[in-house]
Amino acid sequence: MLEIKGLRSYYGESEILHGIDLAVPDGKIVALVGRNGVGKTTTLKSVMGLVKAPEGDVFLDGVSLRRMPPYERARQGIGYVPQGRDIFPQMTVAENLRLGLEVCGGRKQDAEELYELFPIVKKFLARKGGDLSGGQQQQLAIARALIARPKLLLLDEPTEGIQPSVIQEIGDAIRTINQKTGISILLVEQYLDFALELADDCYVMDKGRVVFHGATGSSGKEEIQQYMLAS
Ligand SMILES: Nc1ncnc2c1ncn2[C@@H]1O[C@H](COP(=O)(O)OP(=O)(O)OP(=O)(O)O)[C@@H](O)[C@H]1O
Repeated sequence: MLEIKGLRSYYGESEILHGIDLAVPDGKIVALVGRNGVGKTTTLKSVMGLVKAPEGDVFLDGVSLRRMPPYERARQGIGYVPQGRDIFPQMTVAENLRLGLEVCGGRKQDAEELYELFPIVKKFLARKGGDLSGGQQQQLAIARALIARPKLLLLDEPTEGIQPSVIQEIGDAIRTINQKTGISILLVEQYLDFALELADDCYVMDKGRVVFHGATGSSGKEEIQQYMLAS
């Protein structure tokens, strides 16, 4: 599904990613964890083509995305839910949702299926995006990415700034999306327990490099926790 090979990314002259290799197999949830500032968001932005990455490549189903601009990568089937969610506060929920169709390349998710996953989105269709709570905005942002029926979903810290009671709901929705539609997910998270509970596989980053990769089963979990403490 997704393969990142030898990726080096830059902001201006500063090299931020020093050769990342990472894979998201078909239908799997893969977590990318690590402390603040290690390069997790930069990795997702590089997959979307939003950051200069002159070396290495990203493949989606074997197709190189290297020369594609961000909108073309989205059309290939990548849904991106950025950190902070990027909901337009003055637009209604329905308008925010429709924006997701701009990149659909002809594919479209059945709206009723989306509403089933996120009833709150249906309930508040006429409300301004800015009037929703953080958790509701997160659900809208995920729904907006799903409306174009992507093959791969990139989620950047979906639990950030969200009440503990809503975090569980978001986790359930992510699991349901993965199980029902078979969509592959690359999940960036600071909240380690949340990430490990959902993911099949985990990568730990430190200072622009992958320092650990393994399955999230019980032994893997301990090892990942140790890497997080040490990094
Ligand atoms: N627009 C930018 N211009 C210059 N440097 C940047 C920019 N965005 C991020 N950086 C730097 O790149 C490095 C990696 O940042 P990145 O946001 O990818 O980390 P992260 O692991 O996602 O952390 P966080 O959890 O805080 O989002 C950091 O040192 C950060 O200061």
